[in-house]
Amino acid sequence: MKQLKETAEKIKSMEIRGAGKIARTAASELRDYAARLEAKYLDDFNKKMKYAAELLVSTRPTAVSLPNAIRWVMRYKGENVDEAKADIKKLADEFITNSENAVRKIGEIGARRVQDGDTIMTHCNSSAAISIMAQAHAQGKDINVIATESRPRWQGLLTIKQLDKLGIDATLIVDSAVRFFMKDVDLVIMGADAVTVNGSVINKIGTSQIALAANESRKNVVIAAETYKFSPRSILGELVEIEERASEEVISREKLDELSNVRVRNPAFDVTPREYIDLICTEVGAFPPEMAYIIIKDFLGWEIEEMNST
Ligand SMILES: O=C(COP(=O)(O)O)[C@H](O)[C@H](O)COP(=O)(O)O
Repeated sequence: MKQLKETAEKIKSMEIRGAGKIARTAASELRDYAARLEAKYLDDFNKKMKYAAELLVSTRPTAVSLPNAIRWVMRYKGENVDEAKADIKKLADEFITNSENAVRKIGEIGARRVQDGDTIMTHCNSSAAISIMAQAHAQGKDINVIATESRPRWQGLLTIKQLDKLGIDATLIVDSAVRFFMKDVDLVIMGADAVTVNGSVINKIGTSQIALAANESRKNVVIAAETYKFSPRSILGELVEIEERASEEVISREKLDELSNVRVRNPAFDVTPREYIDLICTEVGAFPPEMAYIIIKDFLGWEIEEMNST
């Protein structure tokens, strides 16, 4: 229980972050939690697993990869506790391997869209987006990347560190300089926390502004997203919840307390409508956002009835 709570806290506090990593961490925590459980009867075991799943899902509301990963593992079957544990291990390992392979595959598929000499703009820190840049670079394409700081949590610093390690030239800019630099950009590549059935992309706050600036300058916007970032529940008309984080991420409590008429808003994500997205690059191919329904229907393989029952 202690480790389960620690993992949940790490996701909540963003020590573990990024939609793909959050999903893999949740799957591995469910597997390890199941292995540690000492329940004798299946009913008791199932109840405890349900509690763990709910706790992990509640950590961050926006990344659809998180409930998708948990649903994948929680479809376990078994006549007794040992069988259930074995099935959970199989499903969790399967999810983690598929997820890692997907990020690599996205790199291969997405790199075809990158030309030698391209300047790429990216936002936040997305392993799927960086996978495309890494693959293009590995193919010998001379690219350079403009990375935004991504305040208030500065994920851009992680991005430039990773790019530097890969030997890719990078320029760090403040978030408000996006439009200023857009004229130098050939291609925008960003990640996703969720993709809805109508092709909208939910990603780090500021993504929609970048897409808007790219659209104004007629630059292509590519979203790198594994299929498990697509939201099956959006077929039912459910909206993806936008996480709003603490004001202390933006301004210290003492400074805020000095001001009597000021409040801080800190949404962590925003919605980019499909009109501003040219391509969504998944592990099963690159598609225009209009094809999101096909991905959910054909590749996530979840039935409407199943979704309605949870
Ligand atoms: O918006 C973020 C991270 O937000 P946060 O830092 O708040 O988690 C990333 O672009 C997506 O999660 C995709 O990442 P990946 O491609 O690694 O899954």
